[in-house]
Amino acid sequence: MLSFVGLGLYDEMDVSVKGLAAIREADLVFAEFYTSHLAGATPERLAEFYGKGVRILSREEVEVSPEGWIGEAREKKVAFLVGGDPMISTTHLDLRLRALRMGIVTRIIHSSSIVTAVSGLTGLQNYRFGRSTSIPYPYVASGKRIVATSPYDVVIDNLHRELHTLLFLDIQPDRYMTVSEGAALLLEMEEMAGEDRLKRGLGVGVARAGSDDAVIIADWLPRLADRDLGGPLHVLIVPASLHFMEAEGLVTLAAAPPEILDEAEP
Ligand SMILES: C[S@@+](CC[C@H](N)C(=O)[O-])C[C@H]1O[C@@H](n2cnc3c(N)ncnc32)[C@H](O)[C@@H]1O
Repeated sequence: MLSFVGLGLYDEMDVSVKGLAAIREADLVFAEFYTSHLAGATPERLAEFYGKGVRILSREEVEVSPEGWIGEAREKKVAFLVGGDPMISTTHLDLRLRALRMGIVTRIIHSSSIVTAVSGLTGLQNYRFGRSTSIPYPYVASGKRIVATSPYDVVIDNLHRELHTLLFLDIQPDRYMTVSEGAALLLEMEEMAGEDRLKRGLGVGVARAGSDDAVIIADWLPRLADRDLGGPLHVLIVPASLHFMEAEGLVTLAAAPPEILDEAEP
């Protein structure tokens, strides 16, 4: 049996009771922390709380050669731990399908996800979100700094449809992207496209969702690029036109500039 267990949003206490039982009864416990990770817990604290050793898998072991550890689930109870909900904004469906092809029984134990948490924390309605996307760190190729511009295209496409955009921010082994860096990169992409829509638009940053010191800030994107929301993880939202209650939510919950109330839709 292979159980995909969601760990929730912030620390070891966020796993569900069902998820904890699955971890405790597992013969082998694996985890990946490259799609998301629990910023409020160390691997040691997780292992201590679960009462189990946890082997952290590399991206390659998950995406390129997972047959070995998945194969253990033929004879043993294997738990695979993932931050947030295990199937949301990950490619772990691939693992589940591989396991099923190998004749292994699978189950998913869901958990809270950043995808739903942002609606609760910001007041932005979940049914008004369009396609989400990720902002990667720029990289250098042939001595040139390369900035991927596809996140900007997704935002603009959603704005044309009057839909909000959720932008996941890059996580790398030695750094995580902040709301400020994400906002600055979006503005840089816009400048490369010769446009100026986002320069005049609102952004909403969420830091450490699920923790007691979560920070939610809404501001004009150029100003958001200068804001410090503290420690990880961070996520960014570019809202479309706002319903009046959403605008009121952002002013009250995220200290948005009050003038957004003037343009909100009744
Ligand atoms: C690729 S998504 C994976 C989502 C995860 N499976 C889930 O259901 O929550 C991970 C991204 O979501 C954002 N994120 C995840 N947890 C967060 C948290 N607690 N607070 C703020 N942002 C978070 C970060 O931008 C991170 O890079």
